[in-house]
Order: sequence, then structure tokens, then C-alpha cells
Amino acid sequence: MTVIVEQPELEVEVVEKKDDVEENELLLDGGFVVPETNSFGQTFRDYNAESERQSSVEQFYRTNHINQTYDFVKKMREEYGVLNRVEMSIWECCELLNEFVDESDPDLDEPQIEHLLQTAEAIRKDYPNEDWLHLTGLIHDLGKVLLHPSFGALPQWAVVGDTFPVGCAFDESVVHHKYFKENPDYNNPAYNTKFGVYSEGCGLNNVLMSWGHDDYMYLVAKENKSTLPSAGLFIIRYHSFYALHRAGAYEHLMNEEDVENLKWLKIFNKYDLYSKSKVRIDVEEVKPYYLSLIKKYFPEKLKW
Ligand SMILES: O[C@H]1[C@H](O)[C@@H](O)[C@H](O)[C@@H](O)[C@H]1O
Ligand SMILES: [Fe+2]
Ligand SMILES: [Fe+2]
Repeated sequence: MTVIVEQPELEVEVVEKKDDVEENELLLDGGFVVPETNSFGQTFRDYNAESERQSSVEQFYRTNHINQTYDFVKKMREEYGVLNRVEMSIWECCELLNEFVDESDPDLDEPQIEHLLQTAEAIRKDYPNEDWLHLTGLIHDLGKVLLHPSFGALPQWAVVGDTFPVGCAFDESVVHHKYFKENPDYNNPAYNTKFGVYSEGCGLNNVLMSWGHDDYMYLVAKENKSTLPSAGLFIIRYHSFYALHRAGAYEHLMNEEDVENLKWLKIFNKYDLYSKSKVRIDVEEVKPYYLSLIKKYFPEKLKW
């Protein structure tokens, strides 16, 4: 049986700068006001700025870059792709994330559930009609449950942080690129050329990405037959792929569908990144709305 899922239309709107917006804030499409500083008062994603998190974030990336090899990713995809660990609903999973703080994130030290709700609510304000995008905001980081003991308590380097393809050369634009020199694939001629094991336009679906919460959550959504549109699944799967959506690297691996979906990912990224703040959302107040979306796009219980 073929299920045809309607693709959302992308309307690009140019928004005039409002008078009441302060000079140091940037207005982007959708009307979202991008703050200049993160919850520590520093510029976003500045991996070299001296801050209380700088050195631990750098250590995080060192371990991540050394250990994310082609063989490691293959093994993890096989092991976790079978989804035989836990049965639970999407909301139960959101609650599980309450106890984790992401060690790779220079901008936020709040529990993850705060970040999920902040992202979803910020999108909802600017794109009230795209309910699939609100839900995508809510669930995009749920793959971080891999940190939980019932998922084997994976180390942070195998769960969070920016992602990148394995099986071809690591692009210079990947954060803390220098640490790849200690990755065994770095000197492997099968994996260290521009295309490596891939070919021009092969499509990201055929590219192995470093293992973490993105690809895992994509597998969960797909295997449990979520009816989210392909742009939603794409966002979940590649939202940490900053080398692509920020720096434009690896475009030679994309196919036409990727090019379309990337437009939505770029929109999504602003909300994912810039909604990080100390502003608290009242969980109980927004919960009924998100439960209704979960019901629309997911089965009651999912295999994880
Ligand atoms: O530190 C962050 C965090 O782990 C996010 O969830 C991930 O999507 C980002 O790409 C990463 O840089
Ligand atoms: Fe993420
Ligand atoms: Fe996120």
C-alpha cells in the first residue's frame, strides 16, 4: 500500500522590521525576533568564547570526533534500529528527558524538556497553521533518551552534539574539526576523500551520519509509522547537521527532495537555536494541545 503524505507549502514572507523591536535584535521571516545572546549572555554557538562551558564542550567534541567512525555508526544503527528496548508514548518520553542536561551545548544548561517546549511554542507563535512543525519542535530532541539507563546509558558523545557524515572526508566547517585527526577513518583512503563511499547526488538517505539523537529519533518515528510529512522527518534527522544547514557543506550529496526539505530545516533551526533561554513554559497549560497533535501524528504507544 502506498500512503501519500501531503507536503506542506512553503510561503516565504518578507516581514518589515517593527518599531518596537530593539536595534540589537534581528527580525527574521515568520516574525521571530532573534536575540543576540544566549542564556549565559554570550553569542550563540561561539565554541571559542571563554565561558563556564567552553572547555567541557571542547572536551565533549574531542571524544565525539575520535570515536564516531564508519564502523561505530553502522553498529549502532543496527543495534538501536530494532527498537526492542522500551514501549512508551511520546509524552512519556518528553518527561523522561527532564533529568538530562546536554553537555555539548554552549548555549543552554536547562533540562531538555524546557528546550522542547520553548522550541515548539516559538514556532507555534509564528506558524500557527503548521501543526506538524509544532510537533516536530516538541519531539526533535527526544532521541536524547539514549542517555537513559533503560537505553544503555550511552555516553554523551554518542547522543548529542552536531552531526556529520561518516564514510567521506570530514568537512572543515564541522565544529572543532582538528580533533578528527585522531579518528581512525581520517587516514583511511576509503573514507577520507570528498565522496568517500558515496556518489554525487546520492541523497542524504543513503549517507551514514554520526550516531546520535537525530538519526535515532528519525528511526523511531519512521518505524512506528508516524504520519508527519517528509519535511518533519527530515528536520528530526538532520537538525544537528550544522555543516550542511549553516555552512552549506556536503551539498554534493543531496538529491532534489533533500533540497526541498532543507528549506524547512533552515526555518526550524532558528527556533531550535534562538528560543533557548531562561524563560519557563507552563507545561500543564500547553500539554493538552501537544497531546492532541501526538494523537494526530503518532500511535498511542511507540516501540523504542
Ligand atoms: O549541542 C547541541 C545539542 O546537542 C542539540 O540538540 C543538537 O541538535 C545540536 O546540533 C548540538 O550542537
Ligand atoms: Fe538536537
Ligand atoms: Fe534542539
